[in-house]
Amino acid sequence: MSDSDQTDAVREAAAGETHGLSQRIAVPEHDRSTSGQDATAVEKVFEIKDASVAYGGATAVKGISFDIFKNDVTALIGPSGCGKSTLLRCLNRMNDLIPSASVGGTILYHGQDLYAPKVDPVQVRKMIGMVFQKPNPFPKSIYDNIAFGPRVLGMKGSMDEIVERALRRGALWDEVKDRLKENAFGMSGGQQQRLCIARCLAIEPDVILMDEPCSALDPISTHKIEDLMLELKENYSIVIVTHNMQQAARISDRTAFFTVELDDEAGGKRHGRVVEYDTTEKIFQTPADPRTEAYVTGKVG
Ligand SMILES: Nc1ncnc2c1ncn2[C@@H]1O[C@H](COP(=O)(O)OP(=O)(O)OP(=O)(O)O)[C@@H](O)[C@H]1O
Repeated sequence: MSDSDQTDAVREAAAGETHGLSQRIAVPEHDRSTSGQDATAVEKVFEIKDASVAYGGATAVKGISFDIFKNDVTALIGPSGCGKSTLLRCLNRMNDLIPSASVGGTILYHGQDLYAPKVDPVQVRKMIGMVFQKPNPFPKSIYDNIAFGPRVLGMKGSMDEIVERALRRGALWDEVKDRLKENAFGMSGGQQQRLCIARCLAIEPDVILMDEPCSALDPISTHKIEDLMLELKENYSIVIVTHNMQQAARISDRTAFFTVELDDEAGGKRHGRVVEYDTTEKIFQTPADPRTEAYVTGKVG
């Protein structure tokens, strides 16, 4: 859809017009841990203040400011190229691994500047794990996939227990307990993704970042991962990038809606911005901004 078409659709959405095709996504009831509470009373995991990211001088996202709360599932939604993955990678300093990327603004993690010179990015990535779009197990046994991180980090305790605990938390133990020595590549895609989540859990992170974790999976595997996320949020904070708005509505407590803007001051260049950030119920039922309304009701994609 061209920019002018998008603008028309947004205007129509603002005027409350409908085309019959668009519809509001239901936000099912579940234990929305903190979103029913006053945000000032909930512990913040991240405070993102005027964050920006440029790749080789081209701004990808800018002016991003919102807080991410403990034990929430926070969804990042928006059209392709609006910078959701770019922002997600800022949260565990994965952008450090992209030589052309530079991060501006401030990101506090439990009140500490995540980008302060004394902060060790390797330690950051231990506390803030990441699961990617395509399952990426190591070419090793199921057992060794889980044991790899704890071994590298020299974690204390019985490795068998560490592996079992992680696989149980990853809702995979019953399916693989009799084949731990088999190569992980022999697992189904959904099992491989749960293995990657279990691998992330084995090193006892605080936060799990997920970049479209279900986009390569069938509906049954997707459902299992969504159930797992709802279980995991009791102990972890989760930030997920998803193109699947039903998924965001089903599992998240809060949602940030990103869009791509043309920046007149920057000579008409495009960059991503957060339009609106609120409880998932508010974003999907009564958003404040007509652009959010147009997106979540499917009037613009
Ligand atoms: N490694 C990179 N080098 C250069 N530019 C990049 C890089 N990664 C992302 N970009 C650019 O940054 C902008 C935001 O991309 P990003 O992948 O973060 O968006 P997204 O919202 O996650 O997109 P999608 O939903 O399609 O995955 C895009 O213009 C993209 O081309």
